[in-house]
Amino acid sequence: MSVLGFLGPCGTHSEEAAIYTNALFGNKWVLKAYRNIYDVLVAVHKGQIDCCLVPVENSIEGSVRITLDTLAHDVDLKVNMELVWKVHNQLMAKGKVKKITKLISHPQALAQCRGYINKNYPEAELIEVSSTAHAAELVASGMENAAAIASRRSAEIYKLTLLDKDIQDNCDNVTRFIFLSKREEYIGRQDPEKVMLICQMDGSKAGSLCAVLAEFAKYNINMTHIESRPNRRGLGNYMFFFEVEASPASKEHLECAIAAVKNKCFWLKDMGWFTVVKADK
Ligand SMILES: O=C(O)C(=O)C[C@]1(C(=O)O)C=C[C@@H](O)C=C1
Repeated sequence: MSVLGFLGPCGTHSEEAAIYTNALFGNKWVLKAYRNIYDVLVAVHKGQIDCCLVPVENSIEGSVRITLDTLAHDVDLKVNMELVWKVHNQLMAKGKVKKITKLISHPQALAQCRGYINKNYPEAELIEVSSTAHAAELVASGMENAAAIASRRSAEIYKLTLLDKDIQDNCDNVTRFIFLSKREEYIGRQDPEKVMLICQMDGSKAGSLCAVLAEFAKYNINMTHIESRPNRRGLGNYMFFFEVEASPASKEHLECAIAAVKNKCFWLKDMGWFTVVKADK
């Protein structure tokens, strides 16, 4: 059976999203947990597993930088699908805790609950760990005066008591996950809906970014996301991540736009055409 990797351990939001995705496709994958997102992506790149589902952006906290950086620098993979996933964060502890002085979670989840934490636990020490489920695991192992911010599933798995529910600062807290493999294909729907591109233009030339954006405008291609990250070659050197809308009707225009953008860049990585699935849960 093929293997789908995700950020573990059991109980992460990533695992829940992976279980949902697997069910969408008739449970055709065996799920495999990894301790960090870099390792998941590299395992697919090296052919140790077939595919993976990793978070790429949250509606409150923004980009998942380790995903973007690893895609740009360390692996050669294609996006096959995007999953839009509602994230519910719960506060949990081992039995009854007299005073909570430590809040432990993944940095994304802590940031998604910043307002709640400032209001209710302004003095608490915030401890960042590799995933929300790992936080639950640590609290379950007996960390004193500590509560974890994690999923309801984590509370069940690690036998923790729910202290407060849905503590994220916005009830519409969603994370975009991307499904990646080595294959250039889109899955789950008839037609692709987006394309992701990573590129670097000449930052020393006035108007380089504008010239690239002008190509999308010229071919009437709508951009849904733009992001810059350091390209690790020195201060002030950036690469750009673009996501643009795609459809069968715009295929020719989009191909022309991508070719034109490539011409204006030092390098361009086409991450593939993919579908978008909104989880109905
Ligand atoms: O720690 C988890 O539970 C994860 O699955 C990771 C992660 C992330 O990296 O953004 C996934 C979804 C949520 O936004 C919070 C955390």
